[in-house]
Amino acid sequence: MKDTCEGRYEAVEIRAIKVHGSSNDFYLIDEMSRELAITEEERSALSLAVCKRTGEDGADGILFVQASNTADAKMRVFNADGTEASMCGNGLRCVGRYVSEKLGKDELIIETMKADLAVKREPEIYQDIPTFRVEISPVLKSTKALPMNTEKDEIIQERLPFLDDELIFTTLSVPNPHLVSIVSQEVLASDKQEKIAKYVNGENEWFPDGVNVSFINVMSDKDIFVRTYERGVGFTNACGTAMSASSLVTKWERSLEDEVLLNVYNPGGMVKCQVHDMPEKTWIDLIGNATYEYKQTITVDLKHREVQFGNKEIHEEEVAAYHAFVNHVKEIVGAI
Ligand SMILES: N[C@@H](CCC[C@H](N)C(=O)O)C(=O)O
Repeated sequence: MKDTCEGRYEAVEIRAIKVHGSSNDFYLIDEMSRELAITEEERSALSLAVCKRTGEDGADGILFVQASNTADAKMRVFNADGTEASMCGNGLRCVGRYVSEKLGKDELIIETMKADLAVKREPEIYQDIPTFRVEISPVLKSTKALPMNTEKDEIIQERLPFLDDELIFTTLSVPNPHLVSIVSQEVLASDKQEKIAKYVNGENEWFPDGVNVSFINVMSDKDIFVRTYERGVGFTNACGTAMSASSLVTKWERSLEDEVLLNVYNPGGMVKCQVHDMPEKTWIDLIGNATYEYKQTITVDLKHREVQFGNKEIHEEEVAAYHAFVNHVKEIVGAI
């Protein structure tokens, strides 16, 4: 895919694994084993081209797995719109599994843009579901970290009349940016979230880099439902960092214990979030599936944005196990 002579590009051939965490799906590309000779701009163009949803193909993003000088491996995540994000909770579980199997280790450290994070294989969340626990950290309350253009240092459970007259919002960086609100089922069913999310992720004076927007519906002191409109993607089945931030906000709002373990339901399944809200440090452990859907070779001509998806080598048993889990989750949610 190098620009070999004026305006002529060779197509790049990528070996990818289609993975998902709570049905938030990604192409995982291993650059530790096989060099991907592309520039930074091409990484962005690659994400735009490959993630575009056409029929069964496309994804919410790309996870690049690279060698690291400080950890077992490094994860870089690109959104479907070609922007790079600092973190991805659902993606980190999948990268964790991949590196764990590659190195034969059940406990790992994975380098991400802003922190080296702990990853650990966990007992299965449901029958035959490979399950991983990942550290979501650092947690930053400062609006500067987001960034958000406001004179306030923090927005914790506050009204933001420029967004809505009634809803109460919290902003957090974990460390990618999140705007969350606890809402009723009625508000969840309305178009408020989409309107707010589109506003803060378009040209606007408040959030210059955009922000992930989540609505939380609290079902009990142990169970919450979270739906997220992701920056750089749109509504996704789930967002791991958003579910982590939402768990912390729920803990504050309901005055739950400092290390509360919550079941977090989402449109693509369910995870568990263990909050650690200690005087010296706050972080969240995100625990959930790391599922391989299929392996595939993808050929991309970046200049013309032409993509050819090869045959899928499907991980039938894993896909079936995840479907069974989702059916089980639906039954629980109906019963709560
Ligand atoms: N889906 C991810 C978050 C991906 C990045 C996000 N869209 C951003 O731009 O911050 C997750 O599981 O955390």
